[in-house]
Amino acid sequence: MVEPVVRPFVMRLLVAFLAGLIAATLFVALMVRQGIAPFEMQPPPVPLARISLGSDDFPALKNDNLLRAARGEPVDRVPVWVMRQAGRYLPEFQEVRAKHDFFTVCRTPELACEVTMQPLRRFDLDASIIFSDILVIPQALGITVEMKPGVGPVLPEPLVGPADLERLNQTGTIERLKYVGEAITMMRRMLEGKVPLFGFTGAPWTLMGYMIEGGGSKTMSKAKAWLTDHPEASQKLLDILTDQVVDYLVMQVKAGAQMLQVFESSADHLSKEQFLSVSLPCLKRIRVDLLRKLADEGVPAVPMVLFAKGAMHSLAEQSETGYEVLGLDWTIDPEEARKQVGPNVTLQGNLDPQDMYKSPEELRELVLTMVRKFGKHRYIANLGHGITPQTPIESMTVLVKAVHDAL
Ligand SMILES: Cc1c2[nH]c(c1CCC(=O)O)Cc1[nH]c(c(CCC(=O)O)c1C)Cc1[nH]c(c(CCC(=O)O)c1C)Cc1[nH]c(c(C)c1CCC(=O)O)C2
Repeated sequence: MVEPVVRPFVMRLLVAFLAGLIAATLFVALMVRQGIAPFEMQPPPVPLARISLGSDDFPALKNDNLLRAARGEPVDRVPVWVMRQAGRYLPEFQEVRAKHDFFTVCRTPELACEVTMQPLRRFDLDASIIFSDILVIPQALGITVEMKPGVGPVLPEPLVGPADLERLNQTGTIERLKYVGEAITMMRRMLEGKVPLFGFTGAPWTLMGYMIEGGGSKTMSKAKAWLTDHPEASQKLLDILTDQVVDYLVMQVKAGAQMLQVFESSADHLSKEQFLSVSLPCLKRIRVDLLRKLADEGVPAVPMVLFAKGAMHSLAEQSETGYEVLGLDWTIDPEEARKQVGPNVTLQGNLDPQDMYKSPEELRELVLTMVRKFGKHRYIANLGHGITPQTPIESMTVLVKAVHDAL
């Protein structure tokens, strides 16, 4: 029991406390209404790994024809996108490039998102692809890569012999590529669910080629010499690159990539036998290890495209790798490709980029014929390789409309 003398004092203390509490509550409420945070009200920053775990964190997808085509589900219309759809054929891209170096654009999420968005403002495309380059992986491994105007990528200190593998800095690579994840996450918000967003990577053999040749090469003679002269070092390099590619793709999916494309753009330099023994095992492992790692982390998998340019000789083998979609170059007829892969894979492609220089009428006819040959089921329209810099912009409009009109 409280003594009668101290009772008024306790009462006064209680009243004062309650009054203070009410005043503080009113003060905080007033500040919140004014938009002023009276104390740190922001939730702690969400680690990148958690950002996209629930796709509900991002705006809902309005056009999912690309994803449905990849999964073999019915589509409203044949989805179409174009490899290198953000690029030099667009004056607004040239404008950004006039002010910023190529890798600065890649490394600055605002700039990467701006150029990713550019083709979507002009054309009724069914997909976007994050602006970056396949050579960011060699760069993150410590190999200098420069983008020389009119020349293309230059690696001034290529790998010369097996001892140079020591130069590869394999720790912290994905941390150094975090800017790609940041661009992907920013882009998912910017897209507002308009179309799905592709992430991508170069495949190990293609990356190995650039790292040994020191840039693009007509013959790949040095990289091919490695395969015969240094078989063990070649395999070690391919293994290192495969591991990095897997972790890089895991990071991209976590950041919000809804589909992935693996570019084996230099498969055309390999014989069929070499493609099957050098390239394909890496491509298979990328798929298997990626799915396992995503499952381990409770992250839903996304559909994947395998684009092995110049490896149309091995479509049957490619169709057994588990990739939902196979990208075709223009050297194969759509009906022939379908015959070789069977009904359970989606095909993507395959207009000759050179056809984009034809008259609008001729181009439209070519596209209509192509799309009708592929059919509406399990098909994604695209070129058979990247769009070239001099392509008339109008050809893109004609291409996209013809795809959507065809069926
Ligand atoms: C082999 C390859 C590279 N990069 C890429 C590949 C695989 C695809 C293919 O086979 O075409 C992939 C790539 N490169 C680029 C993208 C952007 C996304 C897109 O819109 O498709 C993608 C998907 C931007 C780029 N990458 C590059 C440019 C143009 C360079 C510039 O802006 O100065 C763009 C828009 C430079 C690049 N980067 C590379 C080369 C050979 C070149 C020079 C050739 C060229 O200029 O087109 C390496």
